[in-house]
Amino acid sequence: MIDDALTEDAFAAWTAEERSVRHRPSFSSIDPVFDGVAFHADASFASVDVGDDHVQEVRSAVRKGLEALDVRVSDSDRFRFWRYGRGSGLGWHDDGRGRGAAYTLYLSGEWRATWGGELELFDCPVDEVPCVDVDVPKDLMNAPVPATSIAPRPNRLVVMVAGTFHRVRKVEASAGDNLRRSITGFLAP
Ligand SMILES: O=C(O)CCC(=O)C(=O)O
Ligand SMILES: [Fe+2]
Repeated sequence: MIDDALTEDAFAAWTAEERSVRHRPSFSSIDPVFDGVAFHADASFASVDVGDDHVQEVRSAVRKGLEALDVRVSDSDRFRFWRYGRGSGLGWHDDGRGRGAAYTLYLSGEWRATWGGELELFDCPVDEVPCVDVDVPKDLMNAPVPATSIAPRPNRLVVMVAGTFHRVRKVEASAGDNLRRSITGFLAP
């Protein structure tokens, strides 16, 4: 996790970009009924208007996160903008094991602890969670570590090794019309 991942200028450019993008509704692939609807837009570093310097800031922050985790992945241009409103989240999943790593940069203008939307993760390799293919909701109770909770603080970057079980807690009603805004990218091994 890296806080204040971007300079103020870059963060302002990315939040402006996020607000100008046209998102479309998408049902969760994890649990389309319980998770509620989130909104996403496909993008690439080549397609955004933030300027090359600001793109490079994201890329280098992600690289820093990858170095800290000591994972080697290939570069990827593609990512998605995501918005979660009140009542929406994303159930437990591991992004698929062939994936290398994933990153999320939070782009809300403000976020409060009472608004929910935390990223929760089990900070251990998926193989250390017994029998994960049998019944995820039950088996995660046997994870050898407690879940870590990470609030979607603006300008916070989270980089995760593939095969880390994680979920997005629902955004609380108290968030009102505030959206949990982010970009998320996957990096192949
Ligand atoms: O937004 C987040 O904190 C994580 C999102 C996620 O897990 C995903 O899109 O697969
Ligand atoms: Fe994920």
